[in-house]
Amino acid sequence: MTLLDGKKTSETIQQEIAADVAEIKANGGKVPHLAAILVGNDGGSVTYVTNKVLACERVGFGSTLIRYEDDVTEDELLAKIEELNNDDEIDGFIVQLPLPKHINTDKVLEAVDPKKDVDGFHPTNVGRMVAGLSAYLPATPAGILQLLARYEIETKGKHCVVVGRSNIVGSPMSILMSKPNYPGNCTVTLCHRNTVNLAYHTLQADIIIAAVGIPGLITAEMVKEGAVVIDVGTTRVADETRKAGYRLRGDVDFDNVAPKCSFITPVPGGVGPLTIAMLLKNTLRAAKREVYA
Ligand SMILES: NC(=O)C1=CN([C@@H]2O[C@H](COP(=O)(O)OP(=O)(O)OC[C@H]3O[C@@H](n4cnc5c(N)ncnc54)[C@H](OP(=O)(O)O)[C@@H]3O)[C@@H](O)[C@H]2O)C=CC1
Ligand SMILES: Nc1nc(=O)c2c([nH]1)NC[C@@H]1CN(c3ccc(C(=O)N[C@@H](CCC(=O)O)C(=O)O)cc3)C=[N+]21
Repeated sequence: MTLLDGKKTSETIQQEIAADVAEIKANGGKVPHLAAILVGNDGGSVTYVTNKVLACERVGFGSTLIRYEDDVTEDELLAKIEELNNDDEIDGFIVQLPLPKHINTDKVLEAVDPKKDVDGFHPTNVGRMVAGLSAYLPATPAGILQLLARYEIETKGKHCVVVGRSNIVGSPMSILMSKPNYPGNCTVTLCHRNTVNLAYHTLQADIIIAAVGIPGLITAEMVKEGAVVIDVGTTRVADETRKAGYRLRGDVDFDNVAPKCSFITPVPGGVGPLTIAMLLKNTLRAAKREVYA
């Protein structure tokens, strides 16, 4: 069993990005600048956005964090997005999800200029991805592709079972794994809440990608010997023995599943750090005008 070290892979990618930024600076080019909009004070969201901003500083990007209280109006948010769309200093920006219920998330995501949509959530980027055109790929699926590629995991002709169909992880992941290039070229099954007999499907899988948010959902009995298991889940569960008062749990029962795997990601230190690295990569591509050349 090989542990897929997302933290180390993320650091490698960030070093590559930092080297690129140093070269841009030496040549007097545009230094990439990421902005993030955060609404409310949810612990997880604050942590992730803070990590993103810190990562920007590490690689030499400019960064701007824009915070609103929970009661921000949709119009205020849309006005800020319009401002960022027109600000030449900002190469890319994200609106951290989830948003409060009184805000129409689809409307907000559609207001982002696709050229600055480094999360890859705008319908234009989603459509371009599906059509196989140059696009910003959503960071979590893109990070998983990087992990598979950098560990040289064979994917061609394999059966990949994705569990979860969200717009930000499961759905794009299933599409990318079905594309005829590496990593990908898989036969893909997409499972979700209404899948009858999840274990029947996961047992067929050479590669399982779990993105649900139910700790321990994938147990050892559901995994074929030698499978590759990618755990996207990061649920905070109470743990008084920790200073923070909680710990992160993945969707996979790691201790019992790991011995059966050829490769497996840990939580934390697996997919999460890659998500941040790929957001930076998208921002670099935005500054270089690579996607919509
Ligand atoms: N590490 C990282 O970088 C990231 C981690 N995450 C984590 O990944 C997890 C998933 O995130 P996200 O996709 O945004 O979550 P969502 O809640 O948007 O989606 C979860 C999906 O799982 C499906 N589902 C729910 N229950 C079951 C079940 N019993 N069996 C099979 N499928 C089920 C849902 O079905 P339905 O469509 O019917 O609701 C839905 O499609 C979370 O723990 C999140 O914190 C997310 C993004 C990035
Ligand atoms: N617009 C938007 N874009 C996102 O990319 C986005 C989002 N909204 N909403 C929520 C999810 C979740 N997400 C994570 C990012 C990093 C870690 C991460 O770095 N996790 C670390 C641990 C961090 C910790 O200690 O909590 C790890 O797994 O090792 C996890 C999850 C991005 N998301």
